[in-house]
Amino acid sequence: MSLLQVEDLAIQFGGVRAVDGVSFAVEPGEVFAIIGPNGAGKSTIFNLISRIYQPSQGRIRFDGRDITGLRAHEIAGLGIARTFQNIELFDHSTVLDNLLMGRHSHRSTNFVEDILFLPKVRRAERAHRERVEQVIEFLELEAYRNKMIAGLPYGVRKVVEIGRALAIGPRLILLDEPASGLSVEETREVAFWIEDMRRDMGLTVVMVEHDMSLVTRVCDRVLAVANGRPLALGSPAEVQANRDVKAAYLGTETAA
Ligand SMILES: Nc1ncnc2c1ncn2[C@@H]1O[C@H](COP(=O)(O)OP(=O)(O)OP(=O)(O)O)[C@@H](O)[C@H]1O
Repeated sequence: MSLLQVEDLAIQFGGVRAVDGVSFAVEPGEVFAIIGPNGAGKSTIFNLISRIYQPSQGRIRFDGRDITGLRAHEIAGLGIARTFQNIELFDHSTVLDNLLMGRHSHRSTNFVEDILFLPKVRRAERAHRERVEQVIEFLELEAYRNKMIAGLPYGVRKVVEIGRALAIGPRLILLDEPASGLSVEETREVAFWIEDMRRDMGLTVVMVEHDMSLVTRVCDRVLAVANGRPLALGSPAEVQANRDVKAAYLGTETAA
């Protein structure tokens, strides 16, 4: 069974059909990319899956369960995490605290239990810290653990943003332009993290990305969209060779 199923999704803003009849399915352990020119509807598809927007039409299923009616905070608990193109970290907190805050959705204790610091609370706290330490080790962030986000280079902040998503222990991670603003070397590093996430953590990855070198290197399949509509679905090579995809990029940018 597919881990994520998107069926005939649509949403419009005023007169703009930002997403218009998009369907795709992502298999467990797959690395899947959504590509398309600027304004194609890629981020909107992510916002629909992560339940920030409500579709006017269509269904989203995760692990067979219809999640179309769920709220954004509920899907993290099911095992769907995401990163944001504009990095959504707390600048004046440390890397460690940002990752611990990423665990917030996993709170299994209530306010009274927290005040009394019951054994259950201590156990939950230990589990949060263990997971966060695993993520710090996995992403090689030890040197930055106690550093404020504000003082970190952009490339490191991008990695911490991935770490914040990994901290919840997801099964599916949605990466919104993980390579944007990164150097060639940093992009290569992101490719390693994505390959490791799949291999070592058994994660399924869906990313929106403009950098075709990253897409070609790590993705099994690619969905190309333009004007909110699906254009082509297949291997990176198949999609790049597709005539409609080439035409959609003409005059904007090159899918190469
Ligand atoms: N909240 C919103 N209100 C109004 N229009 C929106 C909103 N979000 C997106 N749109 C419009 O929907 C269309 C698709 O936008 P979207 O951000 O999903 O494209 P994109 O493919 O992610 O673009 P980019 O590659 O530039 O990030 C655009 O025309 C955009 O202006």
